[in-house]
Amino acid sequence: MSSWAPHLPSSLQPILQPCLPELRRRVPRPRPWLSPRDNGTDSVGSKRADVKCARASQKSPDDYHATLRALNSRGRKPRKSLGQHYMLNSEINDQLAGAANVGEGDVVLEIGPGTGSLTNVLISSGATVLAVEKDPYMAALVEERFADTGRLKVVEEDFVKCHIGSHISLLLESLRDSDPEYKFDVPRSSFFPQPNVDAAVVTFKLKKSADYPAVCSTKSFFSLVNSAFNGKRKMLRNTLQHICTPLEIETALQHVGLPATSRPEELTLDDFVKLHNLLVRP
Ligand SMILES: C[S@@+](CC[C@H](N)C(=O)[O-])C[C@H]1O[C@@H](n2cnc3c(N)ncnc32)[C@H](O)[C@@H]1O
Repeated sequence: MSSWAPHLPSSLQPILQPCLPELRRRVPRPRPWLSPRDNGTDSVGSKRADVKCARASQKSPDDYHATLRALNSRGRKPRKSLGQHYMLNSEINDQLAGAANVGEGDVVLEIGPGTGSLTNVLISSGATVLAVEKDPYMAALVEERFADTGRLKVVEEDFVKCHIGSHISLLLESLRDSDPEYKFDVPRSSFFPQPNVDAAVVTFKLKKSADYPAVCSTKSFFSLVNSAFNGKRKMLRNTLQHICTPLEIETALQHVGLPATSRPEELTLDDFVKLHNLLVRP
C-alpha cells in the first residue's frame, strides 16, 4: 500500500516537509467521505460529490449561542491569559480560508483552534488539519467535534514549546523580512468576548534563500535587528552596545551614510545589512 502523501501548499512545503513523517504517524489517512450513493470508487467525480456531502454535514453556525453552548458544555469561560476571543462570523472564516487558498488535499497547521469555527471551514474545504491547542478543555472539545471526519489531529500542547513549533520557527524567520499583504479588516464585534482592538488579516509569502540579503550570518543579522527594535525609538549607538562600542557604531553608521544618532525605524533593510556587515565579523 502506498504511504499517505498529502498535497502541501507550496509556500509551506519547505516547512512542513520535515514534519511529514510525524504527520503521517499522528494523522490517520483521511477516510473517504461516504455519500449515500457511494460505490467505493475513488474517481474524481465521486470525490467531489463526497466533499460536497461532507460540507453539508459539517456546516453548523459558530454563532454567539453555539459558542456559548460549546463553552458551557465544558463549564468554561474564555481565558484572557490564552487570548481566548472566539470568532462568531463564519463568513470571515470562509474569507480566511480563501485568502490562504485552502483546497482539497491540503494539510493545514492551525494554531489555537478554540471551539473549531475555522477548523470547520478548513475541513469543509477538503483540508486535513493539524491543530495545536494549549487549553486541554478546548483541545478535547474540538477533537470530539470533528472525530468522525478523520481529518483532524489535535496536539494538546503549547505551540511555542512543541516539537512542530521548532520547525515552524524556520518559517517565522523567513517571514521576518517578507512583505505582508493586507487583505481585510475584522471588526472587534466579530469576536466573543469582544477584544479592545479590531483585527486585520494579512498574508505572507516565504522568501527563497536566494532572495535574502547577503549577510555573513543570518542568525547574527536577525539578532542585531531584534536588539535594535527592542529599544524602539532608542538610538542604535545605545541599543547595540552589546555588539561593539558606541564609537564603532557611530563610525559604521557614518560609513553607511547615516547620522550617528540614527534610530532603527529610520533604516531601510539595505541599511541594516550594510551596518551588520560592518559591525559583525564572520
Ligand atoms: C483567539 S482564540 C481563537 C480560536 C479560534 N481560532 C477562533 O477563531 O474562534 C485563540 C486560541 O488559541 C489557544 N492558544 C493560546 N495560546 C496558545 C499556545 N501558545 N499554543 C496553542 N494554543 C494556544 C487558545 O486556547 C484559544 O483556543
